[in-house]
Amino acid sequence: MMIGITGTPGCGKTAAAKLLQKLGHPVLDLKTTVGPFVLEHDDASGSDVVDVDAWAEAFPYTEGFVEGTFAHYLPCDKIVILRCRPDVLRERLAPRGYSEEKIRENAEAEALDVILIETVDSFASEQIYEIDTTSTDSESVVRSILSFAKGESPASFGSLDWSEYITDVI
Ligand SMILES: Nc1ncnc2c1ncn2[C@@H]1O[C@H](COP(=O)(O)OP(=O)(O)OP(=O)(O)O)[C@@H](O)[C@H]1O
Repeated sequence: MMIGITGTPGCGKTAAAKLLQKLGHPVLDLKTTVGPFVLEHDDASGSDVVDVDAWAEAFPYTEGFVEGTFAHYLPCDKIVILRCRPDVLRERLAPRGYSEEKIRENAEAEALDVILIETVDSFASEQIYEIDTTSTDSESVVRSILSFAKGESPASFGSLDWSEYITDVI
């Protein structure tokens, strides 16, 4: 089974992936696979612009967890979306040395449910599991991911509402 772990940068995908690996689960960091599909480097945001459609089309089905902001573009069997309240996300991103614009863009995307909306567009409800990492440590996040992966926890998403943070971050 291919299980995607997606989410806005800073929501805790890498932290969860490291723990999953420590527990012996195969995890592929999708950042390591996009190289051939980088179209350009955007100096303003400091990010690479990736041809996500071409990347997703060429991506081979992979057993185990696949982790990255683009995971929900892949035909995963199940997809986990990590979420983080936008004000806390800002605090998590600040030490990275990102520009204020890049931090604002990510916090805004999180407040607007951008990745959730994209995921709901591509997956059936029973494939989606959303986890709020705002006040949940990575160990508990990983327990929830594994429980969903094994079919012990049912699909669940759509209970978070961070619309009140939209005015804070725009
Ligand atoms: N569950 C959590 N609780 C508190 N802090 C967390 C949690 N998960 C991650 N963090 C912290 O938040 C920061 C961002 O986490 P992480 O790098 O895992 O995010 P990410 O989603 O992988 O980001 P990117 O997509 O840019 O790789 C790190 O400092 C990490 O230690």
